[in-house]
Amino acid sequence: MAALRLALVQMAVGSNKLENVKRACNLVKDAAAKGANLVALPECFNSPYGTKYFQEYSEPVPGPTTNLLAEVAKECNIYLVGGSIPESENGSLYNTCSVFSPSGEMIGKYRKMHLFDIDVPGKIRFQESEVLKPGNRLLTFNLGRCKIGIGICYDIRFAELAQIYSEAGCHLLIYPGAFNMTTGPAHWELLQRARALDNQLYVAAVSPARDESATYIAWGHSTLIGPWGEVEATTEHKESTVFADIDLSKINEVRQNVPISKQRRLDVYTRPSQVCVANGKSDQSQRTKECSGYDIETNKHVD
Ligand SMILES: NC(=O)CC(=O)C(=O)O
Repeated sequence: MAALRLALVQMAVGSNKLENVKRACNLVKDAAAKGANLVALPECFNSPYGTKYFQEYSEPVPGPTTNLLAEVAKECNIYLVGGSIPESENGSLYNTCSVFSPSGEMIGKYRKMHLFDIDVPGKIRFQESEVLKPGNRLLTFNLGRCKIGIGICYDIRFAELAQIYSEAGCHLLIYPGAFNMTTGPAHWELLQRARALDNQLYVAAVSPARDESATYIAWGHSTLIGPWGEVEATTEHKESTVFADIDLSKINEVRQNVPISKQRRLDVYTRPSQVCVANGKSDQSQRTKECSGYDIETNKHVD
């Protein structure tokens, strides 16, 4: 058996919270029985996904849902990435992922940092910030030699977060997520491959199964991407569990073959606001060759 066998549980989520949690626990047990030692659940697995549901389904973390997750992690002797649930604390709501060790201890919780606020006219408008607050802390944990970083759904759009995790030594990023029928086909796999390729590590994203009758229809397609940017394991939109082995030697191989982390030109990467002031002079006549193309005074590109 591989040292790290990952299972992504793409589960059906309905309107009954306790039923959702029981279903999640049964699917986790099933994945563990099939050899997984790291199991991940999707975003918002105990509640329908939608701002109108978050208050009603919210609970403290730790609380009733995460207590059941802790029990199942212990019973199955696995690491469990507990998808996400609406969390309430001191009158505020968060979209929160909790992680459990094989002893059933909650080893950390992560609150979605970038809230899903988009408006694609005629397609989808979603404003998590109307009801949720964002988190401000990253979460990593170790499983043997593998360091794992956590993000939630919209967080995957922010390359900086993945890069920080990579620089912190992560080998695998797990994003419980729930893209939709507009952004899913366009961006779901592309973003995972981009984050994996940028950082030469594994990226997993785990979605709820698609429910055509839901107010928010999830795209599904839970996937693991390898450090070469290739799809290593995936599924379509129905309830199913994706299994895949994580092989850390692949990361070393890709990083040796294409050593981008040692080839960065940190000496020339600057933000626009820093361009042209490196020598303390920002006027046109003092523009250096390196900063041609951008004029800080007019905020315009100059040929
Ligand atoms: N649900 C999300 O947080 C993000 C999403 O669906 C998207 O970025 O698209």
